[in-house]
Amino acid sequence: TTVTVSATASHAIPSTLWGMMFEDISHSGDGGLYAELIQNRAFQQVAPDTAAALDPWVPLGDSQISVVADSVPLSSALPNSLALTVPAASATEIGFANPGYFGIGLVKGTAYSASLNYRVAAGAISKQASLTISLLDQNNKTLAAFTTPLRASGKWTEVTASLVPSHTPPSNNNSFAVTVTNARGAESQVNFALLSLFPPTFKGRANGMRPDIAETLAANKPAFWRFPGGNNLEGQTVATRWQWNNTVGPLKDRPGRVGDWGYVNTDGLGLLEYLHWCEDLDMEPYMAVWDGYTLGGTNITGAALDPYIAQAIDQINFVIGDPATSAPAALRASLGHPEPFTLHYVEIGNEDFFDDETVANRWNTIVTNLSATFPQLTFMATSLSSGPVLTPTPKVYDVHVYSSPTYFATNSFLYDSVERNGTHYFEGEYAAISTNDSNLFGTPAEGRLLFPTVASAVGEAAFMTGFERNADIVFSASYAPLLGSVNDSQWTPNLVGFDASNVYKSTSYYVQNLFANNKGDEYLPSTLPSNSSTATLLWSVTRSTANKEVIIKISNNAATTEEMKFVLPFKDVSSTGSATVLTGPATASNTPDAPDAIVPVTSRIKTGTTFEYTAPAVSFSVLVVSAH
Ligand SMILES: O=S(=O)(O)O[C@H]1C[C@H](O)[C@@H](O)[C@@H]1CO
Repeated sequence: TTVTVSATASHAIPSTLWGMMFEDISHSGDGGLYAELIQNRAFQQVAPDTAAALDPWVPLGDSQISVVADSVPLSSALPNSLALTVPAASATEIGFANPGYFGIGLVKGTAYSASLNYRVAAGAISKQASLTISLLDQNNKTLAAFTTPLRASGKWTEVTASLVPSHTPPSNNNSFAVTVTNARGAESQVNFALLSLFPPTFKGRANGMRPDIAETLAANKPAFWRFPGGNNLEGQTVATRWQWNNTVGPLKDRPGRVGDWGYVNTDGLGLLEYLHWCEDLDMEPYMAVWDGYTLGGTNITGAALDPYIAQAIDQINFVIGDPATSAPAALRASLGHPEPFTLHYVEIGNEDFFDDETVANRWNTIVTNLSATFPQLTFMATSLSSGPVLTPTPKVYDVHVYSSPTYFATNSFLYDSVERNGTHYFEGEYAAISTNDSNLFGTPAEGRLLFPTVASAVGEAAFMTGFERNADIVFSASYAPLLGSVNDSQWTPNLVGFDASNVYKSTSYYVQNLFANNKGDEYLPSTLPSNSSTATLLWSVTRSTANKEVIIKISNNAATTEEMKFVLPFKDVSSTGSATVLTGPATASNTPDAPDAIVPVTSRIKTGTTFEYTAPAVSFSVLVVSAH
C-alpha cells in the first residue's frame, strides 16, 4: 500500500480531541480513584439493625457491633452509627475492623491519615478506658497504632491520627481496626461515625485522589473530563438521581446516594473534587446536568421541570457563578475557590435516546432556560442526532457506540459522510467490548471481553484514525468505561483496572496514550484507506507544526503484515524516525497475572521523503519523523 501525504493541512486537530469519561461504576470512584480506603465509612443509605448495613465491618473476637439509627447522630446527613457494645464486666479488648475495598494497600513509612468520630453517654464507662486505631496485616499483626483516652462526655468527639506502618505487609489483606480497652461500667456502648483512612493523595489534595491511579490517567494528557455520568447521573428514581448540592461541603454533610451500579456512592468524590481534579490535570469539565429522565423510566416534562432546572442553574453557578450574586458561587468561594472554574460544555442528561416521547420537550424546556441564563455555554444533546428533532438545534451531540473489534476496524469512516452543517460531535463513549456481534453485552462465555485485547485495541485505533480525519466535526472522544476494580466490576472491559495496590494498564489504555501523546495539531490528508467492510489497514497522518514532525498512525487489523510505502511532501525529511508499536497475539490482554504482557515498544526506523514500513500483524504503530 502506497500512501501519498499532502503538504496542505485540511483542518486542525482540536486540543480537546482526546479526553476521559468518568462515572462511579465498578468502584471507579469509591474504592478506586477517590482515595478513601475504608468501605462503608459512614453507613450511608443503609437500613440500620441489618447485617448488610455493617458490610464489610467485622467484630474483633466476640465483640458485639451493629449499625444503629443514632438518637444523637453525628449530623442530619449521617443518621447511622456503628454501636460497639461494652459489656458490664468487660476489661478485655473489644473492637471491630474494616478490610477496605477488597484489601488495603499499605507501604512501610507512608503516613496514612486516620480519623473517626465517637460518642459515649456521659459517665457510662470507666475513666481508664482508651481507644486505639490501628493498621493490621493479614495475620492481625499490628503495623501501626495510635491510642488515646476514651472520654465518656456524651458529645461527639473526633479523633485523628497519622499511622505509619513499621513495615510493608506481605499482601493487601490488611485491615483498619478500632479497639476499646479497660472500658468497665454498666452495660453501655460506644457509637462511631464517619471512620476514614486516607493515603497521601495526588498533589496532596485534601479528600483527594489515589496517586497511582491519578498518575496513570494523567499520563494520557486528557483534555476533558466528562462527569458525573453516564448512567450514574440519572438515578433509578428521581430521588436517587445525582444531586450536586449533596456532594459538596464537609463530608459529614454528604448523605451519599444509592448509585446506579449496585453500590452506595459516598459522594466524597463530589463536584468540587471533580473540579479540582480538572484543574490539576489541566482538563476542562464536560459536566452533565440531570434532564428529567431516570433509568427506572420516569420522566418529568414541561413546568414540572422547573425545580430541576433551578437545581441545574445552581450546579452551573457553583462552577462559574459570581460569588457576589449567586449563593452557590458564594459557597464555592467559601470552600476556597472564589474564581470561577473553566466550563464551556454542559451535557443534558445521559443517553437520552431511551425516551423519544419526551426528550424533545425536556431538551427544549431545559436548554431554552439554561441558554438564556448562560449564553456563553454550549449544551450537548445525548439523544440520537438522527432524531427526534430537538429545538433549539443542538450544536453538539454526544454519540456512544459499543461493539466488536471488527466493527471498529471497519467503521472508521462513520463521520466522513456526515453533513457539515455546523453540528459538532463528541464521541463520548466507545469501546470494543465483545467478539460476538450478535450479543455484545453478554457474558465472557458469549464473547464479552474481560480485559481489552490486542485486537480490540487495534480496532479502536482504526476507529480513532477516523476521528482525526474528521476532527473538523469530531472535537472530542473518550473510551468508556475508564476505570474498573478487578475485584468487583459491573462492566468489562475497562480502560484501566486496579486493585488495592496495583493499577493495570490495558492494551486500549496504551492506544489512548499513544494517540494523546502524539496528537499533532493539524491533519494532513493522504491516500484514503479502503472504506470497505472488509478493510483491515487504516491510517491517519497529522503534523506537529511546533516540532516540525509528521506523525503517522497505522492500525493493521489483519493477521498478516502489511508492507507500506509513504511519500511525504517535504524536501527535508530525517533519514531516521521513531516507530512505537503495540502488537501481540490478537486475543492477548494485560491482566493482573500478566500486567505487562503487551506494552508499546519504540525503535528507530529508516525514513526519508519516501520510505517503507512493515506494519506487523494485528498492530498499532505510531511513526514520528522530522520533516519540513
Ligand atoms: O447499560 S448501558 O446503557 O450500556 O451503560 C453504558 C452506557 C452508559 O452511558 C454508561 O453509564 C454505561 C457504560 O459505560
